[in-house]
Amino acid sequence: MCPDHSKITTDANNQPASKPMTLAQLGWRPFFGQQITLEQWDFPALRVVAQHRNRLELLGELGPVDLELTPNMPAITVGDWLQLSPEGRFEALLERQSLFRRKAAGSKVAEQLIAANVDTLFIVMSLNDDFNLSRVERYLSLANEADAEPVIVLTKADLCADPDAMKRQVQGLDPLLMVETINGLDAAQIDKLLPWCGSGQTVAFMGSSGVGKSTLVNTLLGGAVQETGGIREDDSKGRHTTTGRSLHPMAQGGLLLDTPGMRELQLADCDEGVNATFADITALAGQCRFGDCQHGNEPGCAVQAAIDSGELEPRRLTSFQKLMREQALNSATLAQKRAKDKAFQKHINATQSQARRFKKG
Ligand SMILES: Nc1nc2c(ncn2[C@@H]2O[C@H](COP(=O)(O)OP(=O)(O)OP(=O)(O)O)[C@@H](O)[C@H]2O)c(=O)[nH]1
Ligand SMILES: [Zn+2]
Repeated sequence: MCPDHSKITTDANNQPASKPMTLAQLGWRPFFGQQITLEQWDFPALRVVAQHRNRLELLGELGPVDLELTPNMPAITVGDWLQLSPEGRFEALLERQSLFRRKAAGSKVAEQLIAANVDTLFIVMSLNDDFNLSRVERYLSLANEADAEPVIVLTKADLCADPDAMKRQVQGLDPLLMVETINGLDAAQIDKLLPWCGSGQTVAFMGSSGVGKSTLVNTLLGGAVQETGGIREDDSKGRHTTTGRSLHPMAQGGLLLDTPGMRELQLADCDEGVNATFADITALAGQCRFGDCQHGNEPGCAVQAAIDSGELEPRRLTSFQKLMREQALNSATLAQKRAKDKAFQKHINATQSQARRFKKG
């Protein structure tokens, strides 16, 4: 769902942000400041701009800092805000404003963090074969679950006879939803996305393969190279190194989060996100006669009544029920898989320690 690095073919800025930036430019908000304790008042705050296996790249007002990962640290992901002691030791992880994670019901330990403190999720869908309202609803559920603001970006407007009609269909899902149509091949049209890409804002992309995410990302980052030229460092082979989980500066001043994990993000343990996406149905369900109404043939079903009166599209109920089933099924499958992996690891550990004991005689 996120751009594939191999597809970033232009001379885009593939380096994580590394130039000193003010906290505001890095995305600092009063929400983070309010969490700082009196004892840690003076400790610098830094943002995680890249994540590697054993270390994190942080960026603060004084520039980049490398931090070794140690077992006593909590789970940290790209986009997080940390506080370090004056000696440079890890002190605190600040509560996140938004968080994308791969979840499985009942296995909090094993959950995988994908990205934190993303302000805007660009949900990209093309105006040709990929166009599908239920798919928009699936991505909206992920954005709502993560607490990121969704913006729907309908690409390939140049290949569509009536982009405005398609836009109206998406807008019909929610009158407050941000929806833009764009021809990604025309770099000037990137202007439509710039209101969300300014200084201090963090954005990420999601969408099916081939819809034009890399094209948009390249335009947003390509500009940054011209604007801020010289902030990249080439590796020994003259290539620009990429990390795979990092925040990149955009020409407009904002940060673009690039992580392959967003691509595989499935609906799992996401009932809050699905409910938020279908707030109309959730509100109606509250008026059904039975608390556990499945909105089928039950008497006194307010959802069916809304469908009968034309107030609610039947497609929307079908999509809601499908996504609810999907998220429950996925989280159960993930939980099962993790239990299996854990049992397998236990078996390996037992075998290894047995082998060691045997060697020792
Ligand atoms: N006509 C037209 N073609 C576009 C537009 N946006 C992207 N394309 C083309 O669509 C193809 C796929 O675009 P990408 O940007 O690679 O799509 P992607 O979403 O990054 O795909 P993955 O990397 O597989 O996830 C490329 O050939 C682009 O040139 C658009 O707005 N109009
Ligand atoms: Zn009902």
